[in-house]
Amino acid sequence: MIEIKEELIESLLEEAVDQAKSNNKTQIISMTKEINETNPLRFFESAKELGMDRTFWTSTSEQFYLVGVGSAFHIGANEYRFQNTEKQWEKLLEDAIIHNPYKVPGTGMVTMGGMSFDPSIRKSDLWKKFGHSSFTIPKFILTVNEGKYFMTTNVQVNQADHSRQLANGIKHAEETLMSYSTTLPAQARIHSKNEIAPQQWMDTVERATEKINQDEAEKIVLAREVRIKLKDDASITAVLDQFITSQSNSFVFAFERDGDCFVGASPERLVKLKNQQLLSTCLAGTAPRGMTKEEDRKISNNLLQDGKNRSEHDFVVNMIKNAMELYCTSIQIPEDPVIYPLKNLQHLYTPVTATLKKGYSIFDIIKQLHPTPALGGVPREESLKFIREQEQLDRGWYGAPIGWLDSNQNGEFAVAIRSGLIQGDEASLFAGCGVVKDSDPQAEYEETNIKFLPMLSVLGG
Ligand SMILES: C=C(O[C@@H]1C=C(C(=O)O)C=C[C@H]1O)C(=O)O
Ligand SMILES: [Mg+2]
Repeated sequence: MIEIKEELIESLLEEAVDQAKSNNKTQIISMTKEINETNPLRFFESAKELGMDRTFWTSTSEQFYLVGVGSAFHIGANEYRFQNTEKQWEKLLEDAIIHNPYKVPGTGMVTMGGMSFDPSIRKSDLWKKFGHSSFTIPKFILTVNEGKYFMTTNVQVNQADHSRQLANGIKHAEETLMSYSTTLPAQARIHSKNEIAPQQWMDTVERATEKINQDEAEKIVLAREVRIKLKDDASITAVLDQFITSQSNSFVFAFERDGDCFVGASPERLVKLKNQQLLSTCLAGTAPRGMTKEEDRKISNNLLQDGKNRSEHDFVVNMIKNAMELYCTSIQIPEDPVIYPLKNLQHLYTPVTATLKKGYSIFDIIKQLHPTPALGGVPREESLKFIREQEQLDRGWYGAPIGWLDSNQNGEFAVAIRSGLIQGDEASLFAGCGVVKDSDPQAEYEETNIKFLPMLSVLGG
């Protein structure tokens, strides 16, 4: 059941070629059709055949997937990256021919991408393939939304192109993407694990606590890195497969850039926008899961009442509340947090809902929110300065906004935690924690250890 017939595709492409000729420049065209049930992970795996970078996004609490293949158009930005990205995206939408008979979020023209945590930092070699802001409009996107399946094809058409040839090329690529095998690859196992300077990291936590006790800051989030060597090249499909089955309440994502892949399963929503309705999340304060139901409930109750964790959490709530007041009306935030249970740990969680004021976009919100005190600190500039000077690593895209947007103003961004950069048979994993006045370096170290568990376990550790 392919709803747009081949002839329609060809005539849309013909229209694009004519446009390109009359404007004397390339024309971007986006065509969405409904397709039969398609397995997102197998689609992702088949895309390897095409040798293009892939992008994956799902929310494990919903039936929603986006799988992007290749890049028909790239939006990069260094300075003023939020404004620049938004400007380029809007221009693209204005110029594009968009054929999308569906009103479903995640269909039509969609861009997927992310940013680095801190654009003022000179990129290290590790992150050289990941720009400070890098969004793609994939050549092909599979969208799964509430039991319906859609395929969008985005093409840049030149004056000299022939619609028949373009249509044949698309048909051929689609056949490859749909001709998936029934078995998914197995995961490689971990060969060795190298914690980068744990003692030095605990010393940095100590210094952050001293700074806070001298009233120079209130909260500083510090991250550390674990370097992994695998016995074989990692299978990104296997990583995603295991995340999807094991990490409920999470955003499972993968962004490939020239073979390197940033993956993770983040429980932290930054912002979701659907029909002008905003949803954001305050997530901070952490405890392990109990071995039994009873023990688990005891840990949850302690976490809810623990002053140190509550203060980590409240900094985030206050900041998000203030940020929302600038751009939103009808802001609703519960008085007290609840428990957000995950496989390996539990967090304090406060949801925020609001209505976006007319004239503002999701970019305004991201710009205002990033980094929240869940990943930066309070005050923002003081804590960022401490992180820049004292943290012994390049966070790259870890801790930064990643997500997607569609041509109907729907979109969702998560904060890229519980994540790592996979490079063939090696990987760098990242985890951090909120340091406040009564932080104990050893306890914070142990907290980061449980935050590494999701990534370690999907890498066969
Ligand atoms: C920084 C991370 O997580 C953040 C820090 C938390 C904490 O310190 O309690 C909890 C959730 C996130 O806000 C991470 O997972 O790397
Ligand atoms: Mg913490």
